[in-house]
Amino acid sequence: MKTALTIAGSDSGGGAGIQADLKTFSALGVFGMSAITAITAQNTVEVRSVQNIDLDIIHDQISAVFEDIGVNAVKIGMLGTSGIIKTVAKSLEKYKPEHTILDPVMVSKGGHHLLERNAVADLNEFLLPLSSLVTPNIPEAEILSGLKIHSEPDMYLACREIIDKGPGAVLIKGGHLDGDPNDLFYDGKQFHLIKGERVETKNVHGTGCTLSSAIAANLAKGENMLTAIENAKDYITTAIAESLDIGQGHGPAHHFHQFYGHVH
Ligand SMILES: Nc1ncnc2c1ncn2[C@@H]1O[C@H](COP(=O)(O)OP(=O)(O)OP(=O)(O)O)[C@@H](O)[C@H]1O
Ligand SMILES: Cc1ncc(COP(=O)(O)O)c(N)n1
Repeated sequence: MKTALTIAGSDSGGGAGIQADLKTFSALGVFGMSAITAITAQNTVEVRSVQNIDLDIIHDQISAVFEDIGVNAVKIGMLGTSGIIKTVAKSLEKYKPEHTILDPVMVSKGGHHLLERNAVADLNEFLLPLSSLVTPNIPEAEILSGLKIHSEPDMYLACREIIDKGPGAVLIKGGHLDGDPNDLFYDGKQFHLIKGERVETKNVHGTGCTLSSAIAANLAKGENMLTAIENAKDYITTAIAESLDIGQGHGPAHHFHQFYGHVH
């Protein structure tokens, strides 16, 4: 069976972070593993508190998994501090996973800063060059590119800026712009607009986590990058269309098991 590792924060509410990632891996038929970088006390409304995990424990979670089980693809989510970013980067340099998908999580839906503001420079310097794909939403793409993004044409310019920081490819998610949520892929050579249809719902907690995990799962199974992204986009669109109206705030995406039977 193929394996995927998420290096991310825990969301006690189960909608984002590690919990969304493992549900996605499972639904797509890959064996999910985790290295937890932070514990957040969170629900559909707010992040109440955050405890970052000690660097040596983060390091050991990653090495334990690589040195015994093996990892076909890595997904990276919330990394709260500069120290955590550097610890994760060192591990990636050592184990050199074939696929690394970086979701540069910065601020939660409710406005809570999940990444220290002054750590963005380290994300750029240490992690972007090690990523096969980086998947910013619009505000994150603005920070990574240094450009304002008001419309789809601006996404093309931001992709060009971000690719210069060294990732294998960029996928800017259009969910935060008005109109249909089209995402823009750029690998330094070609652009592909991955078209979406907007679902009218407030239940979009963890959609970015889910999309990046679905891409990692699909790459782990051997799909090429563009196919992995297109299939992940179908997965997140269904997960949003069928999202759960639980809690008082932004409810979570719904993970459907797409695979039944034996995998070898
Ligand atoms: N209302 C919606 N209907 C359909 N697709 C959507 C909707 N909102 C977002 N998407 C899609 O969901 C995926 C995640 O995009 P989004 O821009 O919400 O990421 P995000 O802000 O990083 O998510 P989060 O921070 O909640 O994890 C993208 O493919 C985006 O186009
Ligand atoms: C642990 C963790 N990781 C990621 C997110 C981002 O998700 P969202 O933007 O939907 O709040 C989150 N809220 N919590």
